[in-house]
Amino acid sequence: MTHAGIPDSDFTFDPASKGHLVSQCGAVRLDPGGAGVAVFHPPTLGDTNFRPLDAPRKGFTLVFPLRAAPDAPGRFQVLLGEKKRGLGQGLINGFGGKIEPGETSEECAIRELAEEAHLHATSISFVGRLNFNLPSADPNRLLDVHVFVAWQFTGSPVETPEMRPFWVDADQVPFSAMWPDDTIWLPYLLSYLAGVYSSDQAPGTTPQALAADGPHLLLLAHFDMPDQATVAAYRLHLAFGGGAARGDTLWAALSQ
Ligand SMILES: Nc1[nH]c(=O)nc2c1ncn2[C@H]1C[C@H](O)[C@@H](COP(=O)(O)OP(=O)(O)OP(=O)(O)O)O1
Repeated sequence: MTHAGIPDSDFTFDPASKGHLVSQCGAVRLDPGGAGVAVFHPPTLGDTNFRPLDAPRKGFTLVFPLRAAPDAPGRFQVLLGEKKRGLGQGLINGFGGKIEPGETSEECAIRELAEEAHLHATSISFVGRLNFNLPSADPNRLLDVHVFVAWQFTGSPVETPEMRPFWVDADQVPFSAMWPDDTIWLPYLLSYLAGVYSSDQAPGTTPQALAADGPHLLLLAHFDMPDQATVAAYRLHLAFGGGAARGDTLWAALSQ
């Protein structure tokens, strides 16, 4: 999968592989000329300026509804939205928001999708966790974003005061209009999902490859963002996990 400014990835999805797939670090910045995304050569891990893992975190969710492409068997589409207010206003993104006290991240993802697009998810899968050091959003805490995909839902997307939703083919995702970190991690998720869709996805079913407790792709990443257009440094890990593996043990082990 190729995207503006991003070198061809040799990432392939191999359901038989277990454990650690990819670790990389680097930096990325939105091109102020609007021509897309510029990728810097990676600093070494030692150059990065990450906050310690035990820094206080504020929990958020981010969920991407998926559907089989109506006119292209074996391909899929993603529901994205233009954020109309708040953090990330004007950017294209998935749906989500702050995890409320007493709420699990799944419950939050389902609630936010309903609030922001009037879509009621009945099957979602946890696919990763992204930490952002984004002082412009919160100077004292890391944003700890739990990422999901939604396979089944009722209703049709509706524009709300928060989001203007639209379906897009998975290979037409508008990265240059999204958060700069999306260019780094989202192509891996889309590549993985493309493998899932072409192998065992029947319309309206949850792929075996993302069954609740089965091993599936997990994205774990830290992003250092001095402003909302710049990733000064990042670390990204792809692993196979699922079930209990989504917890802090795997997170801590992979984040060293
Ligand atoms: N760097 C980043 N890259 C990304 O892809 N998504 C990000 C991001 N930083 C934040 N997000 C997502 C997480 C979450 O879905 C959304 C921010 O949530 P909001 O602030 O809109 O939360 P709420 O909907 O709870 O807010 P309000 O209802 O306005 O109080 O942006």
